[in-house]
Amino acid sequence: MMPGVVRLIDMVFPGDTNHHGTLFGGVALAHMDKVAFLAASRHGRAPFVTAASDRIDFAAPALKGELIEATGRVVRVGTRSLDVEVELVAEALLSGERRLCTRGRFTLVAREGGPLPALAPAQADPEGMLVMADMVFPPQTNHYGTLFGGDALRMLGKAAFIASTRDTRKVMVMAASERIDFTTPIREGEMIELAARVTMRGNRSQRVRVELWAEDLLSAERRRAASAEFVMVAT
Ligand SMILES: CC(=O)SCCNC(=O)CCNC(=O)[C@H](O)C(C)(C)COP(=O)(O)OP(=O)(O)OC[C@H]1O[C@@H](n2cnc3c(N)ncnc32)[C@H](O)[C@@H]1OP(=O)(O)O
Repeated sequence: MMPGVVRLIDMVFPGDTNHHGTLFGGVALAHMDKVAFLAASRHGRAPFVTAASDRIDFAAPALKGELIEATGRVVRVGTRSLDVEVELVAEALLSGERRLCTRGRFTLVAREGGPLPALAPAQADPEGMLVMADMVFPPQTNHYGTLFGGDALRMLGKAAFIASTRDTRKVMVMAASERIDFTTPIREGEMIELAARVTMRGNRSQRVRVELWAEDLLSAERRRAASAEFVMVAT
């Protein structure tokens, strides 16, 4: 993934919609703020807080059952503050049609630490791989303060579903979950990266391998936390 650029991908499930069946604006803003925080932290490796956001126009809705992709890109670096440009795009899963729903610019400030590093050049994502970022908030943790296994499974399954549906543009359902290994716990406040790749294409079925990576946002230490393989079938 490009330095300073983070991509958060999620499905618009009913729990995130309003009574119109479209993504609730507050959820969209939360995704945008989260991706801005992750992009800032990856760039500055400092404890950031959101200081401000510019005007945000909601140009188009994201519908229930669509995928949303929030991309955060660091566009200005000051001494302790930086700006992240965030775009939120909706994608219809079967047609692949994409539409820009909203964009915004967020200013984040490092609460401590020296001058922030200068803007870095961009690099492309790995070919044929779906990479989705997220982070661990307190409601997803267990009593040890680490990511609850059930939430990890939900994320792994969602990544497999999105990778497979994007690959086929068909209605895919999960037919089986093969062996899943959890190798290290993921602590509250850590960044998560899900990397999904279609490894086998059958007639109507596919196998999708998903890796779950954890990253300490201050030290940049990364470790593979889980890996899984799913069988997805076109209905
Ligand atoms: C309701 C909520 O709380 S939402 C939750 C998320 N956000 C938060 O909790 C943040 C609450 N706000 C704060 O804690 C403070 O206002 C802070 C940390 C953002 C800034 O406070 P200070 O540390 O005193 O900032 P200070 O005036 O020294 O400025 C430091 C840098 O931030 C920038 N900055 C501070 N506030 C803002 C702002 N509102 N908009 C744009 N830039 C800002 C300054 O321009 C300066 O930039 P530079 O170092 O690149 O030149």
